[in-house]
Amino acid sequence: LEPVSLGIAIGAASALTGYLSYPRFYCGFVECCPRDGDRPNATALKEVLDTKLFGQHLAKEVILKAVVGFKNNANPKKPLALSLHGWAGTGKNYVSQIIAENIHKQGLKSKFVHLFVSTLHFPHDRNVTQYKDQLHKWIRGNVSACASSVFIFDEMDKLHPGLIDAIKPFLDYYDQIDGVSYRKAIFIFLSNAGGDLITKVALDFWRNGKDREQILLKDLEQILSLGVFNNKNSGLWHSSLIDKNLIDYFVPFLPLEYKHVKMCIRAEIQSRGNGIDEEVVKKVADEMTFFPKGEKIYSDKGCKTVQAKLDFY
Ligand SMILES: Nc1ncnc2c1ncn2[C@@H]1O[C@H](COP(=O)(O)OP(=O)(O)OP(=O)(O)O)[C@@H](O)[C@H]1O
Repeated sequence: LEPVSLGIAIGAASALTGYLSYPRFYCGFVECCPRDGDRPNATALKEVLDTKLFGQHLAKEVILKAVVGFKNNANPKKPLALSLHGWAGTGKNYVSQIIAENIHKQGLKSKFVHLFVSTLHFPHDRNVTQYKDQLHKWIRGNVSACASSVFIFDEMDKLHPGLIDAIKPFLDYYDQIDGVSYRKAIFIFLSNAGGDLITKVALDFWRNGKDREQILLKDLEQILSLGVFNNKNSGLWHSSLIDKNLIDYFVPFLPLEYKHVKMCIRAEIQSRGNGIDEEVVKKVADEMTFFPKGEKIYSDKGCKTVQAKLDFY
């Protein structure tokens, strides 16, 4: 090669390598862990919660404050630990998905988002020691690969207390554990524990003729943490997560009313690309069952069976 062509070839090759190693280009093809300084899109999170999450004014408020505050903090002292509580089908998994998507575009499909379901991943009490070991390695390995990993634990009330305690060190105020810092990770715990307490408060408001939007976080937060702590069946009972104040936010999910179920049905119809037929919306909503026996205000499965019921129409 003559010197000029050689120069051009080297120049082109190094430009290409430079381009390929340029994160924005490279991360267009391969999922990358968010870099330090990457800000969460608070407006987008608010918008999604405002438009897609129905009947959960408290959860909306807490989640927004917690997630945006945490991600804006360049140097958090501990990972963010959220405990989501409420009746079945009220949106706990749904919100976890929304949070995950706000942090990692691919949401639950992201390699940096990990979902554990107690009865699926840790079914046998006799294997607790083995599960503990696996969980430690799994969390450590994933946080080493991406500091802002998201871990979601569903059915927390069914998780063996030994495993809850195993997660504890990761949530604590340690700078590093064996050279790994967990302070930018997010842990989300989901459970039905406390659902009855939340319902009781909501019902009291309803019976006193007050709007559910008038329920304040302080009406529920303490009832919830104490109630869950003192309930032997809650799984979190006496768990050092609560004991040591390692949960940053208790997030209450209110039971859903008839009008919220209708909103879920409309959203589902729209997501299927169909036009809304109010007749169908009413038919599907009427198929749901409501409690308590007398007043029949709250859907006992929340919005959970809406999708399946809609398939009939
Ligand atoms: N508050 C809500 N607003 C909008 N959609 C909702 C809401 N609650 C539930 N849904 C819809 O119902 C589906 C089931 O809800 P989800 O899985 O989040 O319930 P959950 O609270 O996690 O229940 P469980 O405790 O039984 O696991 C969601 O995927 C979503 O489509």
